[in-house]
Amino acid sequence: MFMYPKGEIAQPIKVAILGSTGSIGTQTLDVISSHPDKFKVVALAAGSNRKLLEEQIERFKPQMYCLVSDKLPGGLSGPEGMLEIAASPQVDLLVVATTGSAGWEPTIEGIRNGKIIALANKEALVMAGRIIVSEAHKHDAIVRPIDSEHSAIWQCLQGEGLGDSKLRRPEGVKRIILTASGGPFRDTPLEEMKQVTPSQALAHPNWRMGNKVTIDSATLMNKGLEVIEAHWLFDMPFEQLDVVIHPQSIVHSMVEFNDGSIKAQLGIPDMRVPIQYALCYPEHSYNSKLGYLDFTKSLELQFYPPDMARFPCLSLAIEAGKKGSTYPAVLSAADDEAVAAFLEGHIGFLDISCIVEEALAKHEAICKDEDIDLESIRQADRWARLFVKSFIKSMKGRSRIEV
Ligand SMILES: NC(=O)C1=CN([C@@H]2O[C@H](COP(=O)(O)OP(=O)(O)OC[C@H]3O[C@@H](n4cnc5c(N)ncnc54)[C@H](OP(=O)(O)O)[C@@H]3O)[C@@H](O)[C@H]2O)C=CC1
Ligand SMILES: CC(=O)[C@@H](O)[C@H](O)COP(=O)(O)O
Ligand SMILES: [Mn+2]
Repeated sequence: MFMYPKGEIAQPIKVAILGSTGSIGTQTLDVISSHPDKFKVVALAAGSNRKLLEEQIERFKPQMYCLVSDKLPGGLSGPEGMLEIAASPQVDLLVVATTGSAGWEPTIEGIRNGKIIALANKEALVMAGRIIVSEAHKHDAIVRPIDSEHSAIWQCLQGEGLGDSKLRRPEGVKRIILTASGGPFRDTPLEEMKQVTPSQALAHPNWRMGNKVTIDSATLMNKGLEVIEAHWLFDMPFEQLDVVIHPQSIVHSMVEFNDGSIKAQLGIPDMRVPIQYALCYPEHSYNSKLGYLDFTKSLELQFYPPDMARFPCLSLAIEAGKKGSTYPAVLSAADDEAVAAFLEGHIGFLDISCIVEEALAKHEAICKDEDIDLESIRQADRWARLFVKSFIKSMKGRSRIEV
């Protein structure tokens, strides 16, 4: 039995995975395979990778499955299919591992239907943080972070009477410090950053992840999105959220308390650790596939401040987060489109931040921050995508950056 605020959940816990064919989705299935008595896969959903989804269905035999862009015999399709899974009484725990803007509506649906949410999709909290928090409070829901930094913070809050995943502000915390690897261009001069290619930007020094989050790591937009994610998960004012470059990705984040004491969570960079913790909480379960840090060799850990001039996406994101309303949704959607255009070779690497900045500057908030609703977010997402597409067309293949 697993303890749960509304009672106990019988094992095996019934798990649904949205985004099962991606980096987080496949690693979640790997973790579940290591704990066959604890978990049963009851639903899987993917975007367009039919072949891999069919293999997963064959292996895990879920009762429900959804291919969003198409339809498999006996399966669900479209974004509505994911909402049906999120609301299904068959599901105890919903892993949201879709990328981009596909995750926030199923997250809200899962919260409203009493699921434990294991959240990898950071864009959900960026786009709809205020609604997610308010729905979570209304339904006494649990939202467990999978993102490595937020899992680290959550782990640091254990034993402090603060780590219950109820999206409330912890007492006694002075600062949360998110670590950032700095990505592949951590030490690259600005002049050279103008010319970098998608394959160079996809070569993350420490993590193997999906393309979107990898490019976001290279621009530091990922860390900006993570600051907004931490703001909502831990109800922390932006002024108490700091970012520090830590090239080794061994310290996954830190919490500084009022007395100056700092707790950090360390480990080798392997997403199966935070995924497993979100599934097995409060246990740190043994998994023979996971490795350990080797202290018999010298281990150097460095920390230094980020270079805001070379990585403007970090401050763009924090500013959008502070402005609230529909600005974070525009930030996220504009970045999604700009990253796709960069990967397709239509724009340069440094154009990504210029385009996001332009979209934020041209956007007019659709509503007051406190009045935000689902339709305003959908509208802001559509507006930002159209804006970026037409902006890129107007660039006519010329970079915004003078080379
Ligand atoms: N990878 C990592 O290590 C980490 C990822 N994250 C976050 O987790 C999320 C997932 O990242 P990652 O696994 O790397 O991404 P991937 O690109 O590897 O996988 C994305 C998954 O989402 C599915 N998908 C894409 N678009 C849609 C759509 N419109 N509707 C439904 N499903 C869709 C894909 O399906 P298909 O492939 O079939 O089209 C795939 O299953 C992101 O928000 C990311 O920021 C956070 C921390 C670490
Ligand atoms: C693994 C993970 O959580 C990613 O979001 C990671 O944070 C990317 O690394 P950096 O953004 O620190 O380069
Ligand atoms: Mn992260």
